[in-house]
Amino acid sequence: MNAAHMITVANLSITTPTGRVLVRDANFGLSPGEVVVLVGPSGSGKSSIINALSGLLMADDAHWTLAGQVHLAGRDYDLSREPCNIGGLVFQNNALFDDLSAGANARITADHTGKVDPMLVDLIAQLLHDVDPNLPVSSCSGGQRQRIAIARTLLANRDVLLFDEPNSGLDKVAARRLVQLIRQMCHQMGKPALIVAHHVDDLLPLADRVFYLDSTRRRLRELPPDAAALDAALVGESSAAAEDGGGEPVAASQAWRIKPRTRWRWMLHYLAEYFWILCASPLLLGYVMLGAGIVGFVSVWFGFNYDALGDFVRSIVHDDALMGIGFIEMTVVIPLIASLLMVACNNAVVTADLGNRVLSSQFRAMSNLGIPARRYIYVAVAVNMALAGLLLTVLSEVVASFASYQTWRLIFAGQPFELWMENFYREFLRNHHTLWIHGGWTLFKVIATSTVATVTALLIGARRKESVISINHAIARSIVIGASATLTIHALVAVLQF
Ligand SMILES: Nc1ncnc2c1ncn2[C@@H]1O[C@H](COP(=O)(O)OP(=O)(O)OP(=O)(O)O)[C@@H](O)[C@H]1O
Repeated sequence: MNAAHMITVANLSITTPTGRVLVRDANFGLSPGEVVVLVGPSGSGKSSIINALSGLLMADDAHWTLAGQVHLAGRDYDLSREPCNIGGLVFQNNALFDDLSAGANARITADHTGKVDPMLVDLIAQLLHDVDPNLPVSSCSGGQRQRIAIARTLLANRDVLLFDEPNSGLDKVAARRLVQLIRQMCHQMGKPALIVAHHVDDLLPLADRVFYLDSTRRRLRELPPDAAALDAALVGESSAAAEDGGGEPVAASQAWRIKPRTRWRWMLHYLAEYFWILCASPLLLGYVMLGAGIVGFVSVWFGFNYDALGDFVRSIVHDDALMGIGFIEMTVVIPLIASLLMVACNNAVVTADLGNRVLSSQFRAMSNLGIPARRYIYVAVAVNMALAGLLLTVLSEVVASFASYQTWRLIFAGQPFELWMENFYREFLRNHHTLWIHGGWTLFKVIATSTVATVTALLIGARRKESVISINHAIARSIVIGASATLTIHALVAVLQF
């Protein structure tokens, strides 16, 4: 370490949650603009070191033990006590937010960073000159996705750029072009980059220094970059690559000139996104309406046709029977069916959505970029689940009433609508007090159900996920617990209500 280092790390030790020491008393420094490659055997702890510098290890669900000090621009971090998020991390799988467009992936970071340096805006416009910002990230090529991830990390404006195996899956030329790009960015911004890599042949010629993590001794030591044999052959190709990528930006780059906007727009964005998914998706509406229609039909059809009274007595008890069917349908059966169908569908959607975000490191990326992702998504889910409970119950009552009326007309052809109306809603029409009491209970059970289902889906969905299979199990658990809670709440409230 020397005085020119802008960041110094002293006595860094990392122990995994299972008690394995990965590195002990590592000391190193990083100077402005330099590119440092970190190598070592698989599983030695390279990613853990960059996760420690980006504040992600301490935020991990599992309990890691860290020790050491980081010194940066007059500030000291004691890693055993506080997270140190000085590094912006480009994840190996890019961890792009796949529900946002390419441009929105960058904008959401810019909007959570504060003032964006105009030099950085130019740099990003060049970097993404061939990417249409309106394109979904899933439609971008692998290289474009990687550059979007880099641009997003640049916008977070951290003091050091961290890359986790950025060249994995790239061919020789693309890998060299990427390191050259990283090098150029570091020079322009005066920030160091620490790159974790397995395949270093392409990186060594452009690296300023190399750190080796010795997994036997758990020590970090500096090696001379052994680029001598590679340099001559690589310089020609990489300068060709630089020429290739350094042309005039095309028209799309104008759209990448990011103007900061208020963070509230992101809260509204997530509220609108989840409103569509949880309250207004045609599939959800169609299935809830089908359920309500069937209940409306069944209760009237079987209520009148399968009694022991016979045609004559049925017409005598008609008014009271219709009143009873209408009252139970509106206060008990329809709120239960609407809640149950809503919870089964939405708990699956929310759990799958969060599980995917956890598995693909999207939450970790957002936290590294300073985006309060959990706050946005949890609030958006909670508000829209409550709204879905209310809207779908009201919609179901309308549909069930319509189905009940049509069924009643089939049985009692020629009877006036007013007769049905007067009796079906008699309990509510004749006594406004009843309307308020039972309306209040219905509101209570719908909101209680939505709240419990939301908490269930968020807790299960946001837990650590090891694989797609664990997401599938989480979805099943979330539906079963959410539906059971719904049945229990409605049953308990029915006992209190009557
Ligand atoms: N949550 C965890 N609990 C226990 N051990 C863990 C946990 N996460 C990672 N490890 C272990 O920590 C060690 C270091 O992991 P890390 O990802 O830092 O290694 P790496 O050097 O980057 O490996 P690779 O080069 O293969 O990506 C590994 O042996 C890994 O199994």
